[in-house]
Amino acid sequence: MAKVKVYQLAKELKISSKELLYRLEDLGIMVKNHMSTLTTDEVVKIREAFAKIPPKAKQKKVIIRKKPPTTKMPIKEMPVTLEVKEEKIEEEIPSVTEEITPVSPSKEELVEKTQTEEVPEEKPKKKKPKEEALDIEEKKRRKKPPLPRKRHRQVVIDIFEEEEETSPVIYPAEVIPIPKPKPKKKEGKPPLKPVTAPPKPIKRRIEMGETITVGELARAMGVKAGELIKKLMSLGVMSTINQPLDYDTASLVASEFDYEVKQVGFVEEDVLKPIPDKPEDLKPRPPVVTVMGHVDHGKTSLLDAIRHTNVISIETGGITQHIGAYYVNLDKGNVVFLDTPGHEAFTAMRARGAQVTDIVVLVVAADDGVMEQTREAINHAKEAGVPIVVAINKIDKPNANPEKVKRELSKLGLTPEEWGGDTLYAEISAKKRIGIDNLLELILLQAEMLELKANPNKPARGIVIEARLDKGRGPVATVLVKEGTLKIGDFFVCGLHYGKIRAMFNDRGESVRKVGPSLPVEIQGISGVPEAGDSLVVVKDEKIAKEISHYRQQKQREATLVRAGVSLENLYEKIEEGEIKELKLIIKADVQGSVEALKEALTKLSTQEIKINIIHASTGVITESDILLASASHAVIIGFNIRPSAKVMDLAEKEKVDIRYYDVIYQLLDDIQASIKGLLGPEYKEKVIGEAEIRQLFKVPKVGVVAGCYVRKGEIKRSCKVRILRDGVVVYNGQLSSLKRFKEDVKEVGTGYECGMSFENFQDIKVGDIIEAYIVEEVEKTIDFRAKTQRTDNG
Ligand SMILES: Nc1nc2c(ncn2[C@@H]2O[C@H](COP(=O)(O)OP(=O)(O)OP(=O)(O)O)[C@@H](O)[C@H]2O)c(=O)[nH]1
Repeated sequence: MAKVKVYQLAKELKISSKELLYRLEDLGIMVKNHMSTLTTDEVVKIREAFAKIPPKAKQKKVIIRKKPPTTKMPIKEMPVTLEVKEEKIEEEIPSVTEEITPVSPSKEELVEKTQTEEVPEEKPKKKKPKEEALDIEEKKRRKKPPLPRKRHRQVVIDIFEEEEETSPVIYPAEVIPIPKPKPKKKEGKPPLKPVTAPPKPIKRRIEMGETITVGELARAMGVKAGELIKKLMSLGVMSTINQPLDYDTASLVASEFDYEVKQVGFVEEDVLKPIPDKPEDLKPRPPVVTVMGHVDHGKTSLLDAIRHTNVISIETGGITQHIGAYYVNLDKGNVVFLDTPGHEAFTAMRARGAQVTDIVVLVVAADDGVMEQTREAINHAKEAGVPIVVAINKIDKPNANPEKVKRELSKLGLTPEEWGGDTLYAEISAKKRIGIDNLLELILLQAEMLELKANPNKPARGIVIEARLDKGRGPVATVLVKEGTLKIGDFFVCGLHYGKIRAMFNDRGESVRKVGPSLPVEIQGISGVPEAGDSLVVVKDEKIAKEISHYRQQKQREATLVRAGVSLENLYEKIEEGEIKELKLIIKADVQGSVEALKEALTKLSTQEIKINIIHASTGVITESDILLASASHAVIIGFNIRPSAKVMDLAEKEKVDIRYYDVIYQLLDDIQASIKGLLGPEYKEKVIGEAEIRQLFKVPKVGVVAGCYVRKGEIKRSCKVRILRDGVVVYNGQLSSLKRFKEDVKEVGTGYECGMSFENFQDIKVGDIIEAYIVEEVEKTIDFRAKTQRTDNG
């Protein structure tokens, strides 16, 4: 017997191929489609089955399987059409109905039937002969789109079949019907002419930007996220539903589901490219001021005094609220003050690449003069290239000596105008509100010289001053608009997050709809809490905002701390690459004598290729502020007989700041010289393994003083070296002479345990001292290798 294809047999049986395909499934005959060939046995089986079954039953079966996309018809109309059908069935089906229609129609199916079968001509035609009735059914079916199955897919996917006869019909996005996803039973319309070539596979494509999250990819492919995560795991990628995948990973895992991934190019810089302004578009903008100064010199008092001289806010009776910055209206212009005094916030922002401050107001108490943090503030401002206006405060005090302050500051490069310099000075009393107006005028004068301008007529860009998670409102951030105008409804990217401006409030707590350059405003509608110093950029739509945010999050993960800090080890490389021309150092030492000696000796090391620039030098422990200054300025910190606290060390690690510790000056000089020449190759490096605190002292006869300690971190080993720190200063560096627990000698003591320690040749210990245990490890001579390579290259 000649080979029979499904469609041929369907023709012979006078039913559609599709109907036959359904029947074949019931008969347990698995075929691919209407073009599939049937074996002789199968044909016989089918013919027999069809001979047994009255045609009416076949029709009913088909009707029950229909599932139109939507069900809008009310259920109560159901019986009418159903009756019609039942009539037909009774007429033509004898007794075998149950056998071949095992599933009684559900309500849903009946309603669906009602909808699909409700064609006006239907009733009059019900008495036609059965074949004709079948034909009508068939024609109707052909007119209709392929019947939808269980799932709808998202529009992002391109599904295209390359078979002529299945060219897709356009449907509204919500109701795109998908062919039944059983590969063996792919539907097709009955063929008009026999085609012999097998159908080409369906190509399914997903478009992605720089990244796509696991959840998004799963949704786009119509698979469960869990399934995708499992698959990723089998590929060695541990992921969560919100994890962004890069193109390579996404395409690899998608191919496992027979999907293709296409990357639609996107470069953050292109999308966020600043729009250059024409000179005529630039309008004057208020200056942004940060108040700095030594502890207790009156920064907070000054900010309060200014806020209260702000007549407008008092007149309007507005409630001033802390949003990180406030705005002062003056006759001659306006000034914006950043509400967080001190240089730490200032430098922290700068470390993140954001410079919002135009002018620094340096507060110096007239009775106290220049102090440690006064110098520090000057250095921070100088490094940032921000002009300083000096406010000599507390002039109301009887022992106030403004002239002395001026002299001290002149030595630091801040010479007053009256002495031939260019620094503006105001003498004030923040407490008694004396001279505040004069100070504000001087600020405006300084601003005038700076010619601060911005274009208000473009999409806004700003900097986050403060951000937090508000219990009721979600993430909120105070943003200082740098240029353009920020409006309600704007879509934006902000640091790693994105959003749409839902609401904005000014420093008086008033709701505002738009904000221009230099103005601070608290915004709502961000997807997460950004960090101070993050930029906010308004973009065209949410899609772009989201995409950039995902891209940044991915990049941040990748970057995991690979920040381009300068270290003595990479210094030579950076000089060679032309990346740096000077080595910036921050010196912290235990005594002023060392500070001076180090400054002098180090400055002399400058060569033609590289200048040694000591941007800050002082006595005292290494602070967070030092780390931030180093990070913002790409400086290396030198700790001379000084150690930072664990918190500061963590920050240094996070900010990738290189801290070098020395207790012998020539060693430091040797290292700097070697690093300049690219010859620095420390063979040994210290590794801190534990930290303990002295909580009690015991005098033990013959042994001396024993420290009762509590191990706070890591472990202390009998064999390790130890350093004793008192207020961050190294008071001892040597070896343990004993390590005991309950009078027993032990080899090591772990975190959370108490122990007794004594030190070789050292008894001058105190309660509160910190013991840092460390080992000296051999490290790979990467620098030597590089130096050798260099020499080889040269010769
Ligand atoms: N007599 C006098 N006292 C002042 C003046 N300004 C501030 N003070 C006092 O100086 C002390 C410190 O003032 P703050 O404004 O807290 O100083 P600060 O610089 O903000 O201090 P920190 O926040 O600790 O860095 C307070 O007791 C103030 O009352 C002033 O003009 N005259």
